[in-house]
Amino acid sequence: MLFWPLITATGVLLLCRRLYYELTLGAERRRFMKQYGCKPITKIQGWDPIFGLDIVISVVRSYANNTVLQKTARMLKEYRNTIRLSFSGLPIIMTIEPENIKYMLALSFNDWELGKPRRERLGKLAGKAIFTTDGKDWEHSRALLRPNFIRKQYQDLIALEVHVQHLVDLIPKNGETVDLQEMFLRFTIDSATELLFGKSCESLLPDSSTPVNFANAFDSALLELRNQEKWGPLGRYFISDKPFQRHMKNTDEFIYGYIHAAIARQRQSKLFDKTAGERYVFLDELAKESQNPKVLRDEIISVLIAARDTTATLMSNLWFTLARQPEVWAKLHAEISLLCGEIPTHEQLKDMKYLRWCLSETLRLWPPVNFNGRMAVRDTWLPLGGGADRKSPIFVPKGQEVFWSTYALQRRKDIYGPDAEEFRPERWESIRPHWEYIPFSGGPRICIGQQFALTEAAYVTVRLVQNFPIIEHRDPKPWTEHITVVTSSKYGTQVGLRRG
Ligand code: HEM
Repeated sequence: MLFWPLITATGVLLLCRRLYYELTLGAERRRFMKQYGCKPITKIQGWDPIFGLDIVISVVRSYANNTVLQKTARMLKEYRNTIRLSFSGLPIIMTIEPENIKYMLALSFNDWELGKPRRERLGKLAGKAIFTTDGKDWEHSRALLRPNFIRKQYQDLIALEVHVQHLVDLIPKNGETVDLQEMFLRFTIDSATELLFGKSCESLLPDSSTPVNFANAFDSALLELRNQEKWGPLGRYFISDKPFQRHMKNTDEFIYGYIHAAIARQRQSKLFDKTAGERYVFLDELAKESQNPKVLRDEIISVLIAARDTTATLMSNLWFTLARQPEVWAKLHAEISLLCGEIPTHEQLKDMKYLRWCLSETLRLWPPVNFNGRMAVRDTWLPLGGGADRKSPIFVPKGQEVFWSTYALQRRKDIYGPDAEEFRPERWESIRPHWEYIPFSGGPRICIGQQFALTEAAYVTVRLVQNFPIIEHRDPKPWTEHITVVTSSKYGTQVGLRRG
């Protein structure tokens, strides 16, 4: 009996709500759109336009087939660079227009933040620190970390050389197959812990089970997070959080060991390791500002994620390619031979043009951070993507998430030419891209460790080429994506190296 009156009352309520919206916020938004010349943005219409379950299924399948990057790039090309879609009930805009990205990251920086979804997703791993905060909290984190990256010591090549020696010792000299990706991950955790804690965890040394266990726990935690993320907001309802928590506990145990030691040092006011020639210890510097173990843990783990996987991925992808492109290897080898086997200085590294091109080209084709995004904190707009020709501005309501795929952007043929998918370092002789090339992001939140990463990758490459002038690839499979917080090579970098 109550059914029809209830339905009618609900209908009237919804109508009133709509009318109220049209007369207030709706009217204001129409004025805004008119003012900025915004035109509608194309929406992907699948069989579930409301919750986007069709998209969720397609994404989960792409994860299973390791084709997320390619499929996203294809979709963005098909829809001409900017689209709207619903993913697990979440309305999303995706764009690979450099102008839009520049607008979000730099020109209208204050209209955007990382957003609650990212805070929640990444916050599980990194807590409250530079990767998960906005506004004053982020400014505080950035100010805390920044000085450590402008100090000369972080580019200490002698410190890197110690780890290079361990790496060289571990690589078979007789051409036996070795997975360089795994080695580089160990290398970067050793150099990152040295930078952060003042003492490397030395995972490249034989009998190094603790750091290797830590690294495995860290990797497993990242993987669990990825497994939840691929389902979008739905993931939290049916993917258990327990394995993630277990791996995080093991990771934290390792990190807290260093943190408590740093706090104890701070309390005893023995901040500087004078014997090491006034070398700064990142964690000790942070401990001057805060002696709250959780605060230190969050900042440290953020930098650890940022420093380890990204740089290891850059080096692995470069070596993956070097093993397959003998002509590139030959040119790089020739450039490095000019050092006559000497250890390079900073200046010499900077002058190695072909090496720099190789690194830029690797970061273009395989950017370690593939997906990134921001959320609008107020009603705003983006310059491109509206209308049939996608050349008009688009309206972005408050709370809307906008994502970009760096992989798809940096492979656009209309920007990089018909050979955009090819690894051709020489292209860097003539191109000076701006917002079309953003492996380190841009604007005020640009990667803080860019120079550290490039120096490290360049140095390790030079030293390995000097030690192993002969390389063979040992894996017929093409490069295949493996997505966690960064995107690496699923089957690693299987090569054989020889001393010649
Ligand atoms: C090839 C290596 C690297 C790549 C491709 C890379 C890429 C990026 C990207 C794309 C961002 C921006 C993330 C965003 O917009 O949300 C970022 C931020 C950041 N990176 Fe890197 N990164 C690399 C190496 C490093 C290293 C070695 C460190 C530290 C030692 C580092 C520390 C950071 C930090 C702290 C941030 C946060 C900056 C902020 O939000 O203010 N990165 N990185």
